[in-house]
Amino acid sequence: MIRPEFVLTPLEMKQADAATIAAGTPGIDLMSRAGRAVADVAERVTARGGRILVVAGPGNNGGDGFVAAWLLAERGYGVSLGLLGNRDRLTGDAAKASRHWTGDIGAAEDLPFHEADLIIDALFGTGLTRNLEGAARLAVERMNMSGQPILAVDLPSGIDGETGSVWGVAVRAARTVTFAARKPCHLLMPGRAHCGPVEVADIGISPETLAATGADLWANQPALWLGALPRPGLASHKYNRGHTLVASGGATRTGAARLAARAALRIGSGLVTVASPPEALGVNAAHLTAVMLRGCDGPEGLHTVLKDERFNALVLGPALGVHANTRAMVAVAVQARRSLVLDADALTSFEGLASELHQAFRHSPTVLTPHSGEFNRLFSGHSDILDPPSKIERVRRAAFYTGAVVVLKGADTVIASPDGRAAINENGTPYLATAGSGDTLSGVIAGLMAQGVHAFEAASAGVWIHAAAGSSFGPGLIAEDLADLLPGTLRELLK
Ligand SMILES: NC(=O)C1=CN([C@@H]2O[C@H](COP(=O)(O)OP(=O)(O)OC[C@H]3O[C@@H](n4cnc5c(N)ncnc54)[C@H](OP(=O)(O)O)[C@@H]3O)[C@@H](O)[C@H]2O)[C@@H](O)CC1
Ligand SMILES: Nc1ncnc2c1ncn2[C@@H]1O[C@H](COP(=O)(O)OP(=O)(O)O)[C@@H](O)[C@H]1O
Ligand SMILES: [K+]
Repeated sequence: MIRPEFVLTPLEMKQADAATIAAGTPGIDLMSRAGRAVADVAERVTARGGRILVVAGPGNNGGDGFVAAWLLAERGYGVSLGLLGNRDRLTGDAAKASRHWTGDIGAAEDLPFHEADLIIDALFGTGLTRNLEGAARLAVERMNMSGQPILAVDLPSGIDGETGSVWGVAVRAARTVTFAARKPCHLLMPGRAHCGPVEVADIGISPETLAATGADLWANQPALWLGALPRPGLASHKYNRGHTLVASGGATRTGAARLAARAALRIGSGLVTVASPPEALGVNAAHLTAVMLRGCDGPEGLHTVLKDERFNALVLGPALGVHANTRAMVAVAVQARRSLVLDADALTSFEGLASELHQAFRHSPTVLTPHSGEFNRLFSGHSDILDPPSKIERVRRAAFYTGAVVVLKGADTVIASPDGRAAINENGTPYLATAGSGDTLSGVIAGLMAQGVHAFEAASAGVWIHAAAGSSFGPGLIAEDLADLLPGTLRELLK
């Protein structure tokens, strides 16, 4: 069985380093293995005898660079090394590592970058905590301007390891080699766009040591939720595969609900019904076949419909309208204690009123699926939720606050649960940025919950499956395609 992939914050990585050192592996051994891993990647991508420039910083990231420089020179490459700052100021393992290097040491910013076959960026790693200025900034700008391929050590210098944001300026790497586990910056934007392909090198820190840090962040991959996906058995019938209800907007706003409904059916919900206002019944009826239709007039109508206990999962929001009626429908749904997905207008209707949602969802499985605009509107005025620099922290706080699983959509969708677990998604495609794509996602998640999948697993699996379906199509994708791409994606996953 494949283990889910932990993503470690710089602080957790430091704890794992320290625990490994305390258990008997000297820090310099970890640094030597890290430097060797960098040299191995450099060797793989550079012809023997090529020119390699190593840009070393004043901390342990620079120490890794010294090890790599020395090994690559031994292996027959033409290596030059430039250091930011003074050699005498190196301390600890970095000072030890630098003693192996017997060649010249230039100034980091003055290396002849244009002549390089490969630049190794060992300026800053996880220890960067402020803007790049002066020689550090110049070195990064000159590396980028050279146009030569850059191999980043641990992470591209200038990127914040925890948040993926840029400290003024950052290296644009062709590839990155990191150690023991990926850090958030490798998956979160804009950091991810600076990394190129990321390789994780084993430097002798065990999976148990990584887990012992208490890390509760993962890359969103099937290993995280595959075991929770429903697989109908011989005795299954449509009534025990769940019944999803999707609320439709008025007569000119019905498409979004149908997109969600079709996706819920495709993901395996045994039955799916669109709950339509009376004036939209005709237009909905003209477009629905396997999905059923039922009249439902506002909050009172929803209350009546939900007397039927078989509706066990509900989507509210897509094109439902931004008004008090939508808030009242959310209240009815919460009271009915069904699995619930709130998207789009169901979130925007609470703009400035997030306090009404404080702990509102703690009694029944609920998933909120805002994009960043909806998220910021919903929590406007809640600086404790909107201000943390880490997207993961923002989503976790929203989940703690509401008691719901929160999916903050985008190129780097983050899913967080009120129990603290979080995952970052990375298999999407910009072609998913198309009208109605989010409506489809809400249907996928609700359809999984209708089949009994817990909220965090349903949200994480839904996000991945939706992204995989979109990626399998690529250019020209429209939201109508997405539901019909689900079977192929599921077939691959469940085989
Ligand atoms: N721990 C381990 O066992 C292992 C760790 N490993 C490696 O260690 C890396 C982390 O090392 P690290 O913690 O020393 O931090 P690092 O990223 O080198 O930078 C800190 C230095 O930069 C300086 N500095 C900061 N900001 C600055 C600025 N804007 N402008 C100028 N200077 C600035 C800062 O100085 P100060 O803030 O004190 O002035 C300090 O000197 C990690 O990414 C991995 O590569 C591997 O070897 C495996 C084993
Ligand atoms: N650049 C991107 N890369 C990957 N996925 C993206 C990107 N941009 C948007 N998406 C995905 O597309 C979907 C868009 O949802 P949303 O903004 O709600 O659209 P709509 O409201 O039109 O349905 C989300 O699942 C989001 O994660
Ligand atoms: K680096």
